Amino acid sequence: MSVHIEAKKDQIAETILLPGDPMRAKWIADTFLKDAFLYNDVRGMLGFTGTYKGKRISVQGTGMGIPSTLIYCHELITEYGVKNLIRVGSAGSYQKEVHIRDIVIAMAASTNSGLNTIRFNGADFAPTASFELFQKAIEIAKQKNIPVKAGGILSSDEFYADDFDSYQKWADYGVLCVEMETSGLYTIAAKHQVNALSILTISDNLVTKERTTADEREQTFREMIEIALELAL
Ligand SMILES: O=P(O)(O)O[C@H]1O[C@H](CO)[C@@H](O)[C@H]1O
Ligand SMILES: O=c1cc[nH]c(=O)[nH]1
Repeated sequence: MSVHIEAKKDQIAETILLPGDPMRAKWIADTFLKDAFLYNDVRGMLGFTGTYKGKRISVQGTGMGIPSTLIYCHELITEYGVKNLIRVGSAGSYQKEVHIRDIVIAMAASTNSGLNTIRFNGADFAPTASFELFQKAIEIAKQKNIPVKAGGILSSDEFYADDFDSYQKWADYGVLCVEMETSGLYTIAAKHQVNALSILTISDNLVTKERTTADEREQTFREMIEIALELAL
């Protein structure tokens, strides 16, 4: 048992899927995992372990934003020995050609969070995906005939920016989309020399103002989860 996770030491698998939304964790466990059991409901941040195609795998909600996500990732890595952390999240597109329902695999994550300037005394650190997981995810997507886009993303500390158009600067530099966790995830994975990858589904587009419906989100989230689960095998 750690501060925020009530699982016993051996109840969490080496590979874990990390949605922000704990109810998405439940949906993943109910839909894809066999013999899944709940190992955590402290603060309602649900965590499950089960099997997928015979392989033990866990799924844990992280909450929204870098601080919440780092609490769970830190405890999962240092107290439960988790080695492969795969975020499965939603994101807002910054580019006209990155459409709703598209899947984006984050190669690197810029941020406006103070996390790394604090850690590195004012200098920047470049949080990047595990090459091994990234390469495997691209192969899996190809085999499954699921189109994906890959590139840089932004992990923002705010969902509602004061100046809506401030996203344009990131867009000009080729950043594909915005979410709120990956930069923290890639940083903590680097610190502990474990593997991390973020697979995201575009839920809305800031340029065209398109949005997915709940049904559409479920359909495309399914493809993102399938890629993530195959990564565990
Ligand atoms: O869908 P999830 O994984 O929660 O991710 C995105 O959605 C939340 C904002 O609505 C933030 O956590 C953002 O990163
Ligand atoms: O626009 C969006 C959509 C999902 N997640 C975010 O952080 N922003």
